[in-house]
Amino acid sequence: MDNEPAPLVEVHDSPDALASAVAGELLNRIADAQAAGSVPHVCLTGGSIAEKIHREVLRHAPGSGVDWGAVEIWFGDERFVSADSPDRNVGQARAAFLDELGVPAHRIHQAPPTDGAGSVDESARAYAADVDERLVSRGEEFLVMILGVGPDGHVASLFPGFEQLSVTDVSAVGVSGSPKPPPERVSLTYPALNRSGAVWFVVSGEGKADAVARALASDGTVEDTPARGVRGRTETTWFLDTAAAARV
Ligand SMILES: O=C(O)[C@H](O)[C@@H](O)[C@H](O)[C@H](O)COP(=O)(O)O
Repeated sequence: MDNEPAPLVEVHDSPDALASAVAGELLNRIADAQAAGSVPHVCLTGGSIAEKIHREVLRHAPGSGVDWGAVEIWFGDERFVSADSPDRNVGQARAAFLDELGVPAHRIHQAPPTDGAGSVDESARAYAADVDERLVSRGEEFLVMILGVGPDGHVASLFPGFEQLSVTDVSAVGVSGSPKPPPERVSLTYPALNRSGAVWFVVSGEGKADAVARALASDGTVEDTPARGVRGRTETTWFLDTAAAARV
């Protein structure tokens, strides 16, 4: 990973300013990719700042030039709960902007919920197969991988000290006993997360300042701070508010 470009750090005055900046940049990237003739793959994250970003995407969408029928939407992780649970990342994203913008269901890729898979591992296998068929087998990559970061430095559902950090032979993996509820989740693995042109970490709040500092430090381990294990092939950007940037 030492030939990847150094991470960029962009600090905004507030969570709202952070969300607006990320949303605007995302719209530009999607529109540019479509203008160049591709159907871009965009990987969203769960979490609270993501909700703000999604609503800003909806607000800024008019005039962006994005064709919402020609974007493939993915999730870095998903909670293994029922399809109608408010905890589903896909449900939150559909409510916040995907449905309103008319993104067709076949363009929205999700790890099956409990009413669609017999176990979290079965759900992970199904999601991994989707990633492998739609990206890996075609030599494609995520245009943008958006990742929230936990106070412990986790990204997606890759948590410090968990065995899933070392899983590299599949694109997605089941996680049980998550320290962040709900306990069962499906997460993209590092090979899938790193199959990205641009990786954007989106982080807000003083509770994340230590994790951000650990992630950006010159030394440290992926085991302790999983965010350290993800880099974009051409870009890695940390979108922070001033509180999350306090120790950078
Ligand atoms: O499904 C999830 O829970 C997320 O994908 C998770 O990785 C999240 O992005 C971080 O925990 C940050 O969440 P907050 O932004 O809410 O702190």
